[in-house]
Parts: sequence; C-alpha cells; structure tokens
Amino acid sequence: MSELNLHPELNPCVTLEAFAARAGLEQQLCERISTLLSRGIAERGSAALVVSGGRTPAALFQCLSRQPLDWSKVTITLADERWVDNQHEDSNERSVCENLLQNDAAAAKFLSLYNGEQTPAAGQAALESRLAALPRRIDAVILGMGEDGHTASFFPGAQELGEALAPEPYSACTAVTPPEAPWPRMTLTLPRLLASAQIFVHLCGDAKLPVLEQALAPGEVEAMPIRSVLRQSETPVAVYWAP
Ligand SMILES: O=C(O)[C@H](O)[C@@H](O)[C@H](O)[C@H](O)COP(=O)(O)O
Repeated sequence: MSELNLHPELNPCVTLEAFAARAGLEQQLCERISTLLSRGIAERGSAALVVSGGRTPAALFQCLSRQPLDWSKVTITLADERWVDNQHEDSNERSVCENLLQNDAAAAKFLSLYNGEQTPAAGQAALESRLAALPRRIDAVILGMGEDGHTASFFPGAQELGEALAPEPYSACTAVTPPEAPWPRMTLTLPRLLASAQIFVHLCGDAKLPVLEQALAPGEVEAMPIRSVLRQSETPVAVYWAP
C-alpha cells in the first residue's frame, strides 16, 4: 500500500491509498468495515452499512460475508439502484444477495431501494419512509466511481442532480434519470450519504486513476459529481485504488 499523491492541496478529510493488488485492498477494506460495524453494534446495539453496485465490489462483498460479527444486528442498503426487480441481471440488489448476504452475513437485514412501483419517482415517497428506519449516522458507506466521474447515481447532466446533492430541503433518496447509463435509478442523496462515520471510495483498474486525478483537480461538481464527496468537510473519505 502506498500514498497516492494525485493532488497537492488535498482536502484534509480525504486520504488516498494505492494497493499493489485488489486482494490486498479488499482485505484491508473488509477489516476496516468490519471494525466500524462491530463498533456500531457495541455502542448502539446495531449498525448500518451502505454499499454500491456495479462490477467492482463483488469480491469485497464475498470477503465481508465471511466476517465473524453479529450480522443479525446489521442493516445493509444500497447507495443507489437500477429500477429493475431483484432477479434482473442489472439489479444491484441481486449482486448484494449473491455476494454479500451469504455465509455469516446472511443474517443481516437488507433494505431494498426498489419497491415495484412503475418508476422511481412513483416509489420515492414510500422509500423515504422506509429509509427513516436507518440510524441518523451510517457506520460505513462504500461508493464506486464511473469513468464519467459519477458516484452513486449522481450522474453528470442528470436533471435531478441538483436535488440529489442539495442539503436542503432534506430527503434521503431521489429518483434520477441518467442521460446515458441504462435504467432509471433511485439514489441516496448526498446529505444521506455524508451522514456517516466513514466513506470509502473503492476503485479498481488503471482506467479509474486518471478519472480520480481529474476529479481531485479544480472544476465543476456538476461535471464530475464525485467531487461533491471529495470536497466536503463533514465526513472522512478514504479512497482505495488497486490496478
Ligand atoms: O449502480 C451502479 O452502477 C453503481 O452504484 C455506480 O455508482 C457504480 O459504483 C459505478 O458506476 C462504478 O461501477 P463499476 O464498479 O462497475 O466500475
């Protein structure tokens, strides 16, 4: 593991770490998340974990699923979801069920972002109520990043991006129509994601490094919405990258 020195004036809330291999990244990230969840259980009797979809986290999920903690006291939900049912190959919930809700972690509670309404907008109010069951502060949030600089479903050019990033009026989730990515989405909002003890940005592959470097450089948040996470000063953010 080594320092990633991609930008001199790095936000003091953000750390960047490069790993020689994905296995080393996944092991460290798995241990840190396990520690955060165990601390939440010890302090409050329960813990909450927000994970992302996409291709990157499957091996991390499998490592987490074998962590020996009291998963029956952990609630897991997604940072965002494609508006498809959980049997669909593009469903993030399906990936969580197949890779994370297994082994020891099979005992965890999962809070689905998809509720069968015709559109995310139609399902938003009911989901907002369901998300109220989450603790005020999430113990750990795992985010990914697309090569366009999106994270969760904060897509550049999405007409709902402003609503997803706005601190007020508060909402925990919002519907998003990505200009290019498939499927309408439901995403947790930035305020909901930032109300957490620790955010991890989990990146793999050489293609993600220049995108991260550009995201850390000056520029509009709307052009690379992951900047909203990298520039805030409320929540510690650890960026982990492996080739
Ligand atoms: O629903 C999604 O697709 C994710 O939540 C999204 O934000 C993802 O984290 C990035 O697109 C990275 O995806 P990869 O891990 O596949 O590169």
